[in-house]
This record gives sequence, C-alpha cells and structure tokens, in this order.
Amino acid sequence: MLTNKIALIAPNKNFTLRALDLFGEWGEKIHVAVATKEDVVTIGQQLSERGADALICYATFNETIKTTVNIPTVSLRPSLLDLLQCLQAVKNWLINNGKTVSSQPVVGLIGDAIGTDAAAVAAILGIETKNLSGEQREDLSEIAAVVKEVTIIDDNQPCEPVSTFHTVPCFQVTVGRETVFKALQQARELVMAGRVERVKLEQFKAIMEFTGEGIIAVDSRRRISYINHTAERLLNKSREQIVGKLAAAVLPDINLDDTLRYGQTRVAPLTSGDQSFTCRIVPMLIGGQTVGAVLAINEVPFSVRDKDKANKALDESGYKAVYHFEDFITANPFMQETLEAAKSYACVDSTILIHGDTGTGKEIIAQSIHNYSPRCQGPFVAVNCAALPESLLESELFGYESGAFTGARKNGKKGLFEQADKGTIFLDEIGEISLSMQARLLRVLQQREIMRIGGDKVIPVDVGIIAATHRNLPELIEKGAFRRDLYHRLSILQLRLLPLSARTEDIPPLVETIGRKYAAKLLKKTLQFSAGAMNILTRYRWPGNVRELEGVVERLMILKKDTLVTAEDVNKVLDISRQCLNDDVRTVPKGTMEEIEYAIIMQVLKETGSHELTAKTLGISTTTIWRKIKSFQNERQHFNLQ
Ligand SMILES: Nc1ncnc2c1ncn2[C@@H]1O[C@H](COP(=O)(O)OP(=O)(O)OP(=O)(O)O)[C@@H](O)[C@H]1O
Repeated sequence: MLTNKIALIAPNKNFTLRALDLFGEWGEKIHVAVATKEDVVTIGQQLSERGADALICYATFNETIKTTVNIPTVSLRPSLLDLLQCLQAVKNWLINNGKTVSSQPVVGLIGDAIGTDAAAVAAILGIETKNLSGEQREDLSEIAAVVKEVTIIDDNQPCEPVSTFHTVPCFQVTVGRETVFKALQQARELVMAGRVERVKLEQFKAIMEFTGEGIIAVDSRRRISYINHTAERLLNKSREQIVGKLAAAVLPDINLDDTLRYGQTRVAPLTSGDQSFTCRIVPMLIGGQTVGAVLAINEVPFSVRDKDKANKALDESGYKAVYHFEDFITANPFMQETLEAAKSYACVDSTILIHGDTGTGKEIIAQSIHNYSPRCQGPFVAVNCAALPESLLESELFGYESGAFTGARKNGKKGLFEQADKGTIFLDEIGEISLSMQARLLRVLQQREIMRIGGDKVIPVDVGIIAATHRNLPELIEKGAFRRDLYHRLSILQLRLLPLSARTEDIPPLVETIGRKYAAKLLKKTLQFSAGAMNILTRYRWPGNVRELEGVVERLMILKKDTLVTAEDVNKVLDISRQCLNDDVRTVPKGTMEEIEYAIIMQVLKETGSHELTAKTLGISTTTIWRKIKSFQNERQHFNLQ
C-alpha cells in the first residue's frame, strides 16, 4: 500500500534523484518509480493496484499510460520556461564562443519531451535547430556530422554518450522545480475531484440499489459499466460476469443504436431464461452529448407462456400492429427525417397527426409508432372513419349499454376506445367525420374517458391516439367542416408523408423490396428490371402511390414468364390501369371531377362486386373508395341533389 496517494514515474535515475530532492525539500512523501518505454504500463498498473490515486508521468510515458490505468494521470514535461532557460544558455554560449547565431549554427534537439516546443522557442531566439529525436543511440556518431555547434537533449537522455561521440557541447533541458510543483498540485486537484466524484458515485450507487427496477449503465463504447443488484437478480448473472462486457453479448435482445446515435428513449421487451421484462432505454447525456445509455428493467408479472398467450389473444382479436420502422422503405432525406421524428414521437404520449395521400404509408407509420412505443405490448386498433356511417361509427368507437337501441346486443358492447386500452387507436381518415362526432372525439382527447351510448358511467381509457388524413384540415376549418379546437388537439405532433412522385429515388428500392415479397409469396424468382423499365416506373405519376406500385409489381410477377422486365412489359401493365380508367371515363356522363370519380367507382364496383377488387382495379385503397362514395353522397344530401 502506498503511503501517499500520488506517485511519480520517472525516466531515469538522475531524474528520480532530482525529484526526490525536491519532494524532500517540500516535505512530500511521494513514491517515485523508474520506468522504461517497455515496462511503463506494467509499473503504472502496479502503482494503481497498490492504491495510488493519481500518477505523475514523465512526458511521453503519459501518452502510453493514461488509457491503461483507471486513475488520473498528469504529464510532466519541460515547460516553455524550462526550454527558454536552456536555449538562452545555448545562445549565450554561441555568442561567447564567437558563433553567429543566425548564420547556420545548427543545434541538434534530441528527446521526445522537447521536440516542437523547443524548435519554436529556438526560432524566437533566432537559433536554427534540427530535430534528431527519431535517431537511434547507435547513430549518435552520425549526429556529429549534422550537428555543427551544440546538442540539446531532454531529461530522458544522459549527456555522456552524446559527448563521447562528438565534440560539440551538450546542453540538457531539465524539468524545473516550478514545473514539478505545478504537476504535483494538478495531481492533488485531480485526486480531490476524484474523491468528490467517488462520493457522488457511491451515493448514486446507493440510490440505484434502492430503486425497485433493475439498472444497467452502458458507456459510449457499448460496454456495461454498472449493474445494480436488482438487475443482477433479474438477469441471474453476477456483476463480475457482466461489467466490462459488450452490451450486445449480454443483452442480445436490446438494440442501443437509436439511443446512442440519436439520443432517443425507447422501450423494448427483454427476456432472460423464461422470464420476460420490459426495458426502458434512456440516453445518458452530458452537455447535450450522448455518452452512454441507462437501461431500466421492469419486472412484468407474466412469464413467456403468458406473454405468448397475450400475444395470441392480440393476434386473434386482430388488434395487432405488424409493421416496424424498418419496413418503411425510403431513400428520401425528408422522409428519413420524418421517420426519425416519428421515432421520437413514439416515446411520448401526445396525439400524432399523419398527413399523406392515399397509399403513401400512413398506416405503416402508425403501426411502427405503436410498435416502437411503450404501448407496444398493448393492442393496436385501426378505425377507418370514412368506411362507417355516423351512427355505426359512434357505437363502434364508444360502445353501448344493453338495450341502448333496437338491435343492440343484450349485454352491450365495448367500444374500440375501450378495446384499445393500454394500446393505440389509429383514427384513419379523420377529416371525414361529422361535426357532432368531432365534438365527441374532442371530449375523449381532452379527458381520456368515454361514455358508452345509453350509459351513464364514465370509463377512463388509457390509449395513445394517432390520426391520419389526406385532407387539408386547415382548409376544412376555414370552410367550417372541421373544428379548430379538435385540430389543435390532434395536431400536437405532426408527420407529413410525401407522394411517391415527389420521392422518385424511393421507386427502385421499393420495387426491389416489393418484388422480393411477392416472389416469396408466389414462390417465383425475383424480377430484374431493365434500365428502360425502371425509367418508366420513375417517370410515372403514381396517383395511388406505393399501393399502386405494389399492384404493378404484383401484376408483373404474375404475368411474366421470364425474370427480365422490359420497358414494354411495364408499359403494358401500366396501360391496363390507364385503359381501365380511360374506358370507364368514356362511358360516364360529363360532370365535375367528383361526379366522374363517383361514376367510375360505382361502375367498377358493379362489375367486380367487391370494394376490395374495385380498389385493386383502380389502384387506390378501399378506404379511398369508401371515402369518395361517402363524401359524394354527403354532398348530394347537403345540397339536396339527385
Ligand atoms: N415506404 C414504404 N415501404 C414499403 N411499403 C410501403 C411503403 N409505403 C407504403 N407501403 C405499402 O403500400 C401499401 C399502402 O400503405 P398504407 O396502407 O400504410 O398507406 P395509407 O397512406 O394508409 O393509405 P390509405 O390512406 O389509402 O389507407 C401497404 O401495402 C404498404 O405495405
């Protein structure tokens, strides 16, 4: 055990003796060890193990040692004043010996501790130098050929061999007493700061031991730096087995990328043996920089079997989100930023509004947000507000009590808000709901409670709300068709999805991913698209966006006998959609855009007999079909038209 908590690592015996003299003079009992380049790491580690709180290391030793010991180190090298004193003596010698300082008196500098600083100070004094620090001892004879007048060496080089090989005088730059004193002071301050930090750390650890949650800290290099007892118990592993290990090796379920790279908080399931836990991953921030992550592991009271059962129940109810952010293919920078924003939104509980045309991926984003959020274990309930008449939408959303209306179930019915409890409700086509429904919805958003139709009980609901629309809601507000207060409630966090025509760089990767998906589904080989084929695909307008693109790739997959898709193939397949539309347009009477659209939809609906097939034929979603029919009929009613 060291008596004093500070130790010095010196480069040679002379240095040691001088340092010991100084420490003796100041009444300091500092342990001084001599090291070489080869054994300095071992000596540093030994001193640290023997209880040193800080090391003062001679110049270049410090660079080698500071990353190998876990105590602070202070570098001890000649200060500028030390260099100035030595170089002034050299200058005086040159002058006294009749050498002209500025006319080629070559002064050799040897030693890593004096390098560039000495050259700079010499330049100020008008002395020309040559750095010989890289030269080997054996080459000292050659130094004589270069060094015309004087050699200056650092503390690490004894003067003797230099003077043996050539006759020029040798001056040594020594670390002065002032410099040693400053290093000692600095080491003391670091020890003090370290003590304060250690006390804080002990307090922090004590607090961490008292929290009910398992806590694991991970540093920026993804190594586990701390684990509390609860986490040891939950993972059934000891501190020794975990600390210092890579997080990925110990916790393979946990993905730290989003937290360490983007500073995001997220929640993820964590399994250990047959136990399942919920893990919150929070960034560790210092001055706005992410320097690591803290994992808070929460014991959830169900086993893997129960979890499977719960998942099965979710599967059976159909209220399950299948998409994750990775499923959203995009190479467009704006959309990539949108995905990042969506990930951040997933970590908070505010209402999110997604704008985007049909088929741009609003539902994928809504599902991904749910799966990324702390609500991911709960249900994901999607409601298409345009697909249901108002009375039905109301009873679907809020449920009803027994006998609430004729035809109501005997025992009443839970509404979708209740079914989405602890999960997320996705209100698609929110722009289509009536003003009275908007008023009811506003109350739910404000109070997070509902009342069933025919009931008098207030039921609290714990749901995340995501709404989506293709409509320009501020425009609807101006027309009096959408409540401003509801809009403000809904749009706390907003996301905008670009139409496919505004992000054509997404078309090749989407074609590839969709192609692979259908190839697997239809047990076929993947398609190769010629440059001409891809050119047409990227120039097409894609009114039905990604959904339409999916339809085109699926059609190609079915129709193609070989795997190479040419421009002609693409034109043919795109022509089917165009023809379908054009033929129908020719058969409908002239009228407004809405009237023509309505007529086309009704005609295809008559031919196909199903909303799904109509949607597929026209390259739009069933939601859009429902919405267009409904909005056309509403308008007719509103204006009393036939
Ligand atoms: N970026 C994308 N990457 C991969 N698939 C996508 C992407 N965007 C959309 N899709 C696919 O396109 C189809 C339509 O997506 P989605 O239902 O999410 O669109 P939407 O905007 O909700 O449409 P609508 O408003 O008409 O309901 C889905 O099959 C989805 O898988």
